[in-house]
Amino acid sequence: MSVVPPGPPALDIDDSPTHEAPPPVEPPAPAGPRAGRALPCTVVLVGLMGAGKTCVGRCLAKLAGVPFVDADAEIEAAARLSISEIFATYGEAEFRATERRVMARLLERPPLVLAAGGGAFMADETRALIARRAVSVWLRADLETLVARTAGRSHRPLLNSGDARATLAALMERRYPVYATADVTLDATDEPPLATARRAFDAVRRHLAHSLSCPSESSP
Ligand SMILES: Nc1ncnc2c1ncn2[C@@H]1O[C@H](COP(=O)(O)OP(=O)(O)O)[C@@H](O)[C@H]1O
Ligand SMILES: O=C(O)C1=C[C@@H](OP(=O)(O)O)[C@@H](O)[C@H](O)C1
Ligand SMILES: [Mg+2]
Repeated sequence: MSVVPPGPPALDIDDSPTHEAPPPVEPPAPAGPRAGRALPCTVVLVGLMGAGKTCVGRCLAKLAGVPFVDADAEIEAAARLSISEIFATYGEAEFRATERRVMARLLERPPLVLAAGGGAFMADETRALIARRAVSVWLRADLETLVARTAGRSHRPLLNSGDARATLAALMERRYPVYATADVTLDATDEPPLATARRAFDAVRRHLAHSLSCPSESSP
């Protein structure tokens, strides 16, 4: 009789939304059919580690007058563990399962700017939900930019062992064709994050103006 070795334990997360930030004070309402709504649906920033999702996302939320949520921070708050601790104790598969669950919950909330973790958009289920309920923006960065921006930081477990440059290059190969399916693609440059956020805001508004309706309005 073969004995199946026990896998890592399942991660127990607090699914209550109590750790979420309260909505900000409403900005002045714009005139027109979208009056009172600074952004009609959630914007999800996707891209590799170091692309600037968290940093640019925070600026974009201020510009758009909606809350900012970082998916990794939500996962950490729900698990009461850092991303590195989750990887070390429970393994990557359990992290990914938690990430899918947290993303689904965040995508049910009223419009916000959501900085996804770099791997979130690779899950079919999450990508399908984003397509239905949000506008996705890929912050596309070259390898040099990603290496420079992630160097010397230890909070990304995938880059903590081996050659970070080689890991990022391999991830680019695997993930860029999938990130390329996002609604909007923006190149990450050396400009200040606020300038990238302004470009993102303009591109999202253009995208919404050209699509028939906001995804969150056309599907339940
Ligand atoms: N123009 C820029 N846009 C975004 N991030 C920048 C820029 N220049 C430098 N950075 C730095 O690069 C890092 C990007 O990290 P972060 O926003 O956490 O990326 P991600 O969430 O995509 O992994 C931050 O330390 C940020 O300060
Ligand atoms: O690309 C990935 O698989 C990951 C990206 C990280 O988020 P950032 O992209 O915000 O660094 C974090 O979710 C985790 O370390 C795994
Ligand atoms: Mg981030």
